[in-house]
Amino acid sequence: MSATVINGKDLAQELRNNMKEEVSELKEKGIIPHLTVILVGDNPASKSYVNGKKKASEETGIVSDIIELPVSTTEEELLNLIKELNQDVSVHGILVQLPLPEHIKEEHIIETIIPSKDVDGFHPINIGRMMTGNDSLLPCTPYGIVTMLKSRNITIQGKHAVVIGRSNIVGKPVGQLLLNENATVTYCHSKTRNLKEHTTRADILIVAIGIPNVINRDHLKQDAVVIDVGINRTDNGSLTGDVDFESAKSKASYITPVPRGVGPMTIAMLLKNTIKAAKGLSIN
Ligand SMILES: Nc1nc(=O)c2c([nH]1)NC[C@@H]1CN(c3ccc(C(=O)N[C@@H](CCC(=O)O)C(=O)O)cc3)C=[N+]21
Repeated sequence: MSATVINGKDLAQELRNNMKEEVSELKEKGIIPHLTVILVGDNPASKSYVNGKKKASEETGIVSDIIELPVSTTEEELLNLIKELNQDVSVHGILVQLPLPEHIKEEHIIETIIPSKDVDGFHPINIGRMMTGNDSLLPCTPYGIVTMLKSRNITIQGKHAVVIGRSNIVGKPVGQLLLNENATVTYCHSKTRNLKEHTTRADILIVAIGIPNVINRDHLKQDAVVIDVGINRTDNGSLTGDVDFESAKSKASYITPVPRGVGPMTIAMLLKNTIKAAKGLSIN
């Protein structure tokens, strides 16, 4: 038996088609969902991600603009721009592309974005609301992962979910969201001993390490669900995940590919958050 592949690209397309209708309904009420993306410096990978976000936004009718700033931009200048956008009622979502240049402290930036426009879901207020199970803007990659599982009616409640990786943007919040869905959650990370002892007990394995192809069938329980969050650029310029896809596919029940897996879902959830933020402002 070979695993069913969950194609995030197709699912993201389906979600965008549904969002198109939602956006046109909002437009009839005079609300034009608007996302502003800020890109500091000229990292080519960041540029290509930001362009992907703009293209996906426009497909759904969301207005999207990219503010490109030189690498020499000071933290104060960036904070002032964010404060202006916080006040601008025509802007519903603000996203500052990460990573930022060394001289700008990411937490200062994230904490300055008003939580109601924090469409990345990175602000401590949104993280806190997520932890307490209250309504919030959810971090896009974890939100996309849970949406992928639900799209295939994969039961989360009572399952053992093992998360490898503990970053603030993926590992930690995806474990929290799975806990909110009543999974039993184990976190593994670079200091974890005997990784395989943990991973082979996973019904759902979330891999967010950032090392190409380190997880294979030997790490898996038979029929595990494997979600690969890794985006690694190989020497020949192609993308590969953290999971050895062919090996894991021969033992898993469901698996996500890279590319066309979690990445496109992250962007779809960003659009969902932007629509949610636009709706929120309409009642203020
Ligand atoms: N404030 C902020 N928010 C982010 O959400 C954010 C960020 N900074 N910095 C960088 C990471 C990375 N990220 C990706 C999103 C989509 C794909 C994606 O759609 N990938 C396609 C392939 C794209 C390609 O070929 O390059 C795929 O996996 O199929 C990848 C990566 C969002 N990030």
